[in-house]
Amino acid sequence: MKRSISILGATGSVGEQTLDLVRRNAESWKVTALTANSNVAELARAAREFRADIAVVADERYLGDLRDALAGSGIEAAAGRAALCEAASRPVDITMAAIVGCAGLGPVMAAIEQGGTIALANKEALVSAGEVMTAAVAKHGATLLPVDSEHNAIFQCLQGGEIGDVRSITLTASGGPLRMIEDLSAVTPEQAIAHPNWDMGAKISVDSATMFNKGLELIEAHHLFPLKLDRIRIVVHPQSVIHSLVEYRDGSTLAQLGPSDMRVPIASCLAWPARMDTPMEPLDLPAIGEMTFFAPDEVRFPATRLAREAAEAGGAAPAVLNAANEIAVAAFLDRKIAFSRIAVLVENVLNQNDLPDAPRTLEEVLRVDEDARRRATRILEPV
Ligand SMILES: NC(=O)C1=CN([C@@H]2O[C@H](COP(=O)(O)OP(=O)(O)OC[C@H]3O[C@@H](n4cnc5c(N)ncnc54)[C@H](OP(=O)(O)O)[C@@H]3O)[C@@H](O)[C@H]2O)C=CC1
Ligand SMILES: CC(=O)[C@@H](O)[C@H](O)COP(=O)(O)O
Ligand SMILES: [Mn+2]
Repeated sequence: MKRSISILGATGSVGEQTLDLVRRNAESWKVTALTANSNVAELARAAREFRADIAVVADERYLGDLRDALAGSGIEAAAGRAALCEAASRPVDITMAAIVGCAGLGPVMAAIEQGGTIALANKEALVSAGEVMTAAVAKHGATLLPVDSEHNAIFQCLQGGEIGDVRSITLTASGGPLRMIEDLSAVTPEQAIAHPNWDMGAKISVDSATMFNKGLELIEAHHLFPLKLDRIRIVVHPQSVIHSLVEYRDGSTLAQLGPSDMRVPIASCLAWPARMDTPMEPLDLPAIGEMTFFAPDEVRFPATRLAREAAEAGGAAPAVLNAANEIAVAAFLDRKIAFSRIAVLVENVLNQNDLPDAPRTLEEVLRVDEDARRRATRILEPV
């Protein structure tokens, strides 16, 4: 029998790699909803190819274009945040949550509320909503499968083990494209998005360069795996062959290895708890030759320190960190601020002494997110 899937963020890097796997096993899948922000051409093309029930653009200005692009196909066209959440709430066997940023939070929560399986790539949603999201998962009997390569690696290494037997988990970090660059103030967007190992969207690529990606992943891991923060470590591993490690109390450390290709963790989620074929070549260890490991440099790249502090503070701090980072990354990509100002801006917002209280509902998380965006924008564009 076919399994049904909705892909939120279908036109992005994770979304397209998910569709690639669906295409290779087309007879096994029924596509329900596909969504994008504004990329109508790619969304309509995919919706027609996969005979989706509905295609949604978040940006309402593109509804007319989407209707035109889908004319005669019988595929429903819709636009706006409410439509995105309505599409995400349609019951499916699995939802791929691959929107970038906190913009994906509402749709992810809508998918959780239908109680199915959510393959979560959208780490910003979990970082911002934290306990609000994990409580909703428990309440609605949903299953959250980690797509992020490190968390997927840890999830795989935990299969058959007991979390109570885990001494620590270690997230590997490539260190990004700027690890060896001396003057971080002069870095261009082109340099920052040129990730050495992974082909990803612009926002996460900048996050890898600042190490905010690893900071967000630290908070993500804290919510996905019930371990104290001091049991979650980060090690720089420039080859990105080992995707993360779990150390058990008997001294055994399990690691998951694989090519730097997101289709591996995506396939692991799509087939879970079984396995499926992917077009990956076997790992060629002699060709890889060497694997190296370094401690993170938190003086040059303060993001992991800031994330750890925000996670320790709890409350609104992780959502504030995420929102300020989203504003800073967008400003950097727009060439409005220097690369080295990203972390400074995030720290400035986090250090404001009148931050909102801990959010307890989705609406409160969204208010904290908006408030932090305003604070960050005010620092960038003082009136
Ligand atoms: N790329 C990767 O390898 C990995 C990504 N992740 C995480 O997965 C998520 C997606 O990353 P990635 O695929 O690289 O991102 P991309 O930028 O490539 O794609 C983002 C997707 O989200 C859509 N989108 C953007 N803004 C909005 C919005 N405001 N409302 C609704 N939809 C929106 C885009 O639509 P449109 O095309 O119309 O703009 C696109 O479909 C991120 O959270 C990232 O951190 C995690 C691990 C690895
Ligand atoms: C593929 C993936 O999961 C990314 O999050 C990747 O890990 C980014 O690489 P960094 O280790 O450089 O942040
Ligand atoms: Mn990752």
